[in-house]
This record gives sequence, C-alpha cells and structure tokens, in this order.
Amino acid sequence: MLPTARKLSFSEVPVVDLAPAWTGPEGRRKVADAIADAAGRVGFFYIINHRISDEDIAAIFRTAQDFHELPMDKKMEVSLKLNNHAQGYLNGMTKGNDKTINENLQEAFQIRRPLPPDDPGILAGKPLHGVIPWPPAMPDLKPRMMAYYDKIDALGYEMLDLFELSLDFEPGTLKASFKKDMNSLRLLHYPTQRPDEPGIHLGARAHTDTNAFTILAQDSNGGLEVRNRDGEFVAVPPIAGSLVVNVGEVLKVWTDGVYSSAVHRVINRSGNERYSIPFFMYPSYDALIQPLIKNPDPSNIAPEDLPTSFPRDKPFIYGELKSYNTARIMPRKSEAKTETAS
Ligand SMILES: O=C(O)CCC(=O)C(=O)O
Ligand SMILES: [Fe+2]
Repeated sequence: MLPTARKLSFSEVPVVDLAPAWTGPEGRRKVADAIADAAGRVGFFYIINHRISDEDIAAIFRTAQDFHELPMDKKMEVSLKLNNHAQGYLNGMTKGNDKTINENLQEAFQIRRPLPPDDPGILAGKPLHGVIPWPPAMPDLKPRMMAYYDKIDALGYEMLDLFELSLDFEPGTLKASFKKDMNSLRLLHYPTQRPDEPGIHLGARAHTDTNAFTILAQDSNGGLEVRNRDGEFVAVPPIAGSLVVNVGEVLKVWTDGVYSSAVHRVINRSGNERYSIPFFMYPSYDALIQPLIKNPDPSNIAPEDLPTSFPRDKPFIYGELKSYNTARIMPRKSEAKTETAS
C-alpha cells in the first residue's frame, strides 16, 4: 500500500529490521511495508540485520583511513581533476563550475562500477565513462574497495527488490533501469569543524542525492542531519550495526514524489576526524526516467527546489542529467588550470 502520511513529518529516523526479509514472502511483505512508510514519511531509514558483517564494515573504514592518510601529493596523482569522468580523488574545498554552490570540507576517493578499457562507452568518450585512476601509492586499494563493493552492491539489489515490492511493482520493474548500472562507492573523510564556526562551509552542504537510493556506512562520530517538514535538521546518529538508506531523486521521480528525496548535510562537530562510506545505486546511463505511478496526493510532496532536484514533469535520460549535474559540482580536467590560477 502506498504511504499516505504527511511527507517529511518526523523528528527521528526510523529503523527497519531486515531480518524477516530473509525468511520468506510473508517476512518480505512486512519489511516492504515498513520501507514504504519510512521512504514516504522520512526519506531516510536505518537498516539492521542487513547481512554485511561488522568485519567487512570495519575493513572498509580502515581502507578509507589508509587512503586518506597518504601524503597529499600521492592522492593528487589520482585527482579527478586529471580526468573528465569524475572518478578518483576529490580534495576538500574544491570549487565546481557552478560558483554559486559552496565548497564542501569533505575529501573523497570515488569510483563507479569498473568498466573494461574497451568498453564501448569509454571508446566513444561518453560522459561519466572512464578507467578508474587507482593510486600507485596504494596498490591494495582496488582489491580492498572491490571486496566491499561486491557485497554492498548485492545488498543494493536486494534493497531494490524490496523497494519494488513496497510499491507493488512487478518484480524487475526498477531493475530494468540497471542493465548497465553506474553504481558508485565513495570513501569520505571529514576534518573536524567547530559547531559555532562562522562561515559557509559544511562537511557536506545541504543536498539531495541524484541517484535511486544510497546505502551509507557512517563511523561513530555522527554529524549527518536530515531536514524535516519544519525545516529543522534532525540528527541521524550512528547506531551500531546499522547502515543508513536514503531515497534519491530517481526513486522520487519513479514514485511521482510518493517517496521523499530528503535534504541532508554533514557537520562534523565531534572533534574527531570523521569517515563515511556511501554506496550509490545509479541507473544505467541510457535509462529513461519518468514517473511509474501517479501520485494520488500531489499536494503532499517534499520540497523540490534544490539545485539537485530532478524533474517529475518531463522524462529524461538518466546519464544526460547526471553528467550535467556532475559537471556543475565537480571540478574537471578542462577547469583545473583556471582553478589553480584563481
Ligand atoms: O557522510 C555522510 O554521512 C553523508 C554523505 C552524503 O550525503 C553523500 O555523499 O551524498
Ligand atoms: Fe548525500
């Protein structure tokens, strides 16, 4: 059943226990209904009993730390400013092309699903297609990241099935847009910041995610916040053993706004270095995205006026809008010179 509760009317983020989903159809139905409520009313929810082990999560955090502790010149060897497909190292406080958008304090190493060098998209110079620049200074980064990627990607497809069920879609309805997905893993590092720090810079500025949905592992420091109906930023504090799932713009469009793509940000007030590991479920470049249902309650919708908001009123090719968006917020090869000069 589609959720009817008022969108973004929440003061805390719900927990969805996936344990019943692994027991059979009845359990899956129960979990899907809990997901429907959380995805509509909040747009964010924790998952527990997701079957990614504590050891695997601890390992990817160690990997993130090992990478970000490399000397800056080693990280800059794989800067995403050296390519035009936004993969590699993104240093903190980077200016994108759109100068009206503030810099983030966070630094990142990010990849999309690896492609073979003879992939037709790479050969054709298609946007967002390129060979991942793995750092020579950390030869085991690739196997360590890919070990986690394979597991979180499999969970991503389990969650996609549950989202389908939550909407009473035929199995495979959403999966059809993932024939050649661009699912993406980021290793994020946030410096500390004073809570009362003057200025405009946040760990991650307020945004919505421009994918179908995200599965985030956060460390024990906290700092993630999601905006509710009253404009208050509500904390998403770490819960041991949990991952955080949030609805992105594509799932919002598919559901005509029945599921909420909620605005969120990160302020690292902990006094410690913070790490987080988001995994983004990205449809195929060529997927045509448009509402798959008609919202029965069109006035009950989360705000859609962000630079990251995707339209519900005109169908779009996913990769075209995504690459336009990426070009605005990420520095690129052609801009690197101007940026260092200014
Ligand atoms: O670091 C976090 O907790 C959230 C990161 C995030 O929102 C993103 O990368 O889109
Ligand atoms: Fe996000």
